[in-house]
Amino acid sequence: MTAAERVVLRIARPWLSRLVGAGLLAAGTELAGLALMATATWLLITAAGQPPVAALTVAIVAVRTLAIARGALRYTERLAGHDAVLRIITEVRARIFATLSTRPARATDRSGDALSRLVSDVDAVQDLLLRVLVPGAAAGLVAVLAVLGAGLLSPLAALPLAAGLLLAGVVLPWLASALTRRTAAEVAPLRGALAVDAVDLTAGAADLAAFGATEAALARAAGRAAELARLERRLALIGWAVDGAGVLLAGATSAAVVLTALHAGTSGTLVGVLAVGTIAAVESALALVGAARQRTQLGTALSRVSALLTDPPPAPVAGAAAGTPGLDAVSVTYRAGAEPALRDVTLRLPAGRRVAVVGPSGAGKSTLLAVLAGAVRPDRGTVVGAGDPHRVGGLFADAHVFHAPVRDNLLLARPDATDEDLAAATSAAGFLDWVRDQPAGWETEVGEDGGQLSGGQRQRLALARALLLRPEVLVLDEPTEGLDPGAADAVLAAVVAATPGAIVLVTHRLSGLDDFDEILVLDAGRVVQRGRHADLVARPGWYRDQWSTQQGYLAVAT
Ligand SMILES: Nc1ncnc2c1ncn2[C@@H]1O[C@H](COP(=O)(O)OP(=O)(O)OP(=O)(O)O)[C@@H](O)[C@H]1O
Repeated sequence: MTAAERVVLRIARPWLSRLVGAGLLAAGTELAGLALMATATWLLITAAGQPPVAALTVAIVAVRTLAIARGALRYTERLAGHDAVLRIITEVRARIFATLSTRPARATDRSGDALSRLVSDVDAVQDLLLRVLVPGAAAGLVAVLAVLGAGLLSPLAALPLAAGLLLAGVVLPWLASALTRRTAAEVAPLRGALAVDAVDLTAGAADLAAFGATEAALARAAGRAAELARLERRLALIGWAVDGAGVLLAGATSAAVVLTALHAGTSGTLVGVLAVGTIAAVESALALVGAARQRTQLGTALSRVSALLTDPPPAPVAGAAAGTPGLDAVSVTYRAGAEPALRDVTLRLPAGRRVAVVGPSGAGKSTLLAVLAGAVRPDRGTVVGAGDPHRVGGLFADAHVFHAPVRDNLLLARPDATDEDLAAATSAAGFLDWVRDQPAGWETEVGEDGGQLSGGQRQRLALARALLLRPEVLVLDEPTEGLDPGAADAVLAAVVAATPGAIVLVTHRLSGLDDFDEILVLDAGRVVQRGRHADLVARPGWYRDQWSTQQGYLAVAT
């Protein structure tokens, strides 16, 4: 058993009894099928000798009962198996989602890939349980019972049956997975890459078209799709050959059993029963070939799932639960060997404190917010308040707007918000008038990722949602991006007025910061200047230069 499979089984433990129940029902189904074949064969052969009907009654009733039992058992097995597995994968999905949403976004994580993990890799967990473990265990049990049963009819004939079952249930599955392992390992990453292509081609369609890159991107995706098809054809071919070998094996085992039984002097009727029973038993053991094939195909997806499931949760940050929120001597490095994105940053955020974080592009502003919110773990230093959206939360870069009415988008932040709460937050974000102008009001649909809104409206909606959260520390990454300068100043002033807690504002615009308690100027992850607006414009440095540049633009613009 691989490490990834152990991880899945550990998660499945609370539902193990349900899974075992499903396995026993599956074994019962197979056994009922096997017994049905054997009894029906006995019935046919015996009936040919035209005995009194009374001699056949038991067998006739048995055939009917077994036929009905097989159907009933199959149905309950499917029901029990799916019930257990759906519960397990709900848990797996929840854990993967929790891991993906809390750990630092790494440079290698592409949204399409993460999505494909959630969807297709979790299906792999389902397949492992439903198509590998449950039928595999059932087939093993049936094989043992079939050999015992055959042994009762003809002890010697049980030997070739055991050999045939061993070949069908152990050697052939091993061969099938050995032949497909390499190809199967290439398939899963290729599917992941294709999922990323699909996301790029749809979400990035407008940009690809604007740069004339649609053809090339389509060709790349088509190339990958063709490669995937080639690999899957190869897997299908191997599967076909192995299936053929299985059929031959069933026939050969049956012949060997018949010859041995005849040689041992077993009665003709029982030899017939053994012949048909052997074919049924080998066929049921051949289910292990399918299970093994599935298992190799699942390997890569399962190890990706288990990598996510065993990803250690962000280390509990010292004092995260209590104390004034803030950072103490925090440093962050995203990749080994890269320059730190934050170096030794300290920031206290008692209620009511207004802090702005400014600096050139790439200085580490968004990283500072991400550390505060607990989305990125610092290498050094302590963070207080991280990881609890009600302590530190707000508007982050690229906030997602959901394909839902305005009201649902807002209630995400505060499910019990009243209409007055909604109105207050949207009003501060400068979005209330727009909502009131819509015929559907709060029920107005905003389209996929807010596609039916203008950039500014989308931003105001995301901002209103952040305000509704009312965390201890409201973080705002470029809240007025996309608004014209006049509107930006008005919205910022309204937001500050409407927020009783602390505010950490990341912004490129330096206007409207006069009343802020502290402004941090970051450069290459370091705090190079800090103070109030009036102090900073009086001192030479990035802030004063930037301030005069922006004032100059304003002078030209007005
Ligand atoms: N997920 C990430 N993985 C690796 N490096 C990252 C990641 N996010 C940011 N960085 C790097 O960290 C540094 C700081 O980035 P950050 O986004 O915090 O800057 P910023 O000041 O917010 O920039 P901007 O004003 O352009 O938004 C940059 O050099 C950036 O390349």
